[in-house]
Amino acid sequence: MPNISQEIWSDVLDYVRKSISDVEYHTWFAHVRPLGVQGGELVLGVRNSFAQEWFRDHYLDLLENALRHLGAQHPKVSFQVLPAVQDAMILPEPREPEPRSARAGTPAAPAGDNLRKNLNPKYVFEHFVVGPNNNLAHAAAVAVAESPGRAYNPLFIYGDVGLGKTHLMHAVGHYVSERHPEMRIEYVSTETFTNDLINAIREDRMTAFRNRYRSIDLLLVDDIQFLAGKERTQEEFFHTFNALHENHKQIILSSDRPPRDIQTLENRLRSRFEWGLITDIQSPEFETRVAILKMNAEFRRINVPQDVLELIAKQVTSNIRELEGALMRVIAFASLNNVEITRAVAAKALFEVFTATEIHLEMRDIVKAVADHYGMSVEVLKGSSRTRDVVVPRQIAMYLIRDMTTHSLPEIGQFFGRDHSTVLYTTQKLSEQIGKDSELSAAVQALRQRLQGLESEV
Ligand SMILES: Nc1ncnc2c1ncn2[C@@H]1O[C@H](COP(=O)(O)OP(=O)(O)OP(=O)(O)O)[C@@H](O)[C@H]1O
Repeated sequence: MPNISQEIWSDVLDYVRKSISDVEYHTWFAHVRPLGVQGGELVLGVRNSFAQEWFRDHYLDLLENALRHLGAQHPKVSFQVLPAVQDAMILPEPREPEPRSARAGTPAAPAGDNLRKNLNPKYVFEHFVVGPNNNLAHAAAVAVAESPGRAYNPLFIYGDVGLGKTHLMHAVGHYVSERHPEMRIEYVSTETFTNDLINAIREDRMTAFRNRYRSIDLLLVDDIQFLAGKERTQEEFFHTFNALHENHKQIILSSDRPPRDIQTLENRLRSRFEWGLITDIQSPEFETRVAILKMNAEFRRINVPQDVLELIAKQVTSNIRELEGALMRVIAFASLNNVEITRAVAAKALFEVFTATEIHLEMRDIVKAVADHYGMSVEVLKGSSRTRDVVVPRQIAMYLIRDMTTHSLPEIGQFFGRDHSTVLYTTQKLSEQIGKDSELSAAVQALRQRLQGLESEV
């Protein structure tokens, strides 16, 4: 489990890396260990007293600037000499940027090597929050995990950036690996598959390549849309796919779009991708975003008040990776400034990041967009009609306002001339329905995208 000083340190390292040469970075920074944040001061462990002096003389300003960048108002850094044994054996390695590290560009493992180490330990079903946006994909992943090769094969999961596709794939990997330790599980990005193939061709190792990929029991391939335009890789993947499928080995693919929208993909591959089950993940709605933040805070054993979680969930609406980044920023900000995590502190921590993209949507923008979408006037939508044709768009408008603006329930209620508890009930109900009704879900998604377009024009 990452602790906050490790996460702060990882961000500091990103900053430092951009400011000094690679050689300097590896000479000095690779061996530093974050020991904690005490009273707002970041305590770093260095290897010996010479390094301690060197850091004080040469890198203090740089480190303080890095902390300032993270929001520390009066950045403080101190250095402690690590006991030799601690340095070598106990303290964790600095965190690699997550989660991409286990993905693109993963070096090819030797043939026969089980790549299970490629699964991110955090990406398990227990850490996956199920909401109306992802419940079908989640259910399909669980079904596949319970009977690999027999439920849906392949399982094809698609959705926008940072919405949990990789997380679900890894979760299946962990689940299967626990129950069937004998099974060979491989997670690869399409880029890795392509690189492996190129290397195998170049080094005349095609037989080993084929043996390796065709002896897998559960193959997880991320970002399959990158097969587009790569004829040789498509050809090889086609044969790998057939070999595995014929032997009832499970294949899970992820993509940012459904197979029919992947351009220049051979038809025979496209049709195979459609053999099993195609399922999508949408952007999470407000309640799910809050639940994800809550789980993340608990994962870090940090108590973050509910109203702070809600504030963050209002700021970041589409990408879960960014949502988690915003939470981390708030926690880092509070600990570096040695203050409690409150709404005001969170707003300050996020101010710089979000002023540029802050949600400028007004309630009337949203109502207008929904009314236009359903071909009715704003007056009718906001009025008192109880016919279904009007009630559903009205519910969607309330739901999107709650989701995409920072207005409170009473404010929304007042805008519609209704009680705040009606707004609460309506939006919760709609959120549940979205999970069950794909037509409704598509309408809400289309409106959300249109409104996000509006937002960036402001
Ligand atoms: N439902 C969820 N519950 C908890 N955490 C989630 C959920 N969905 C996504 N996450 C987290 O969001 C982050 C991004 O998820 P992930 O990398 O799986 O996205 P992705 O869809 O594969 O993105 P990309 O398109 O960039 O490959 C991860 O840290 C993941 O744990």
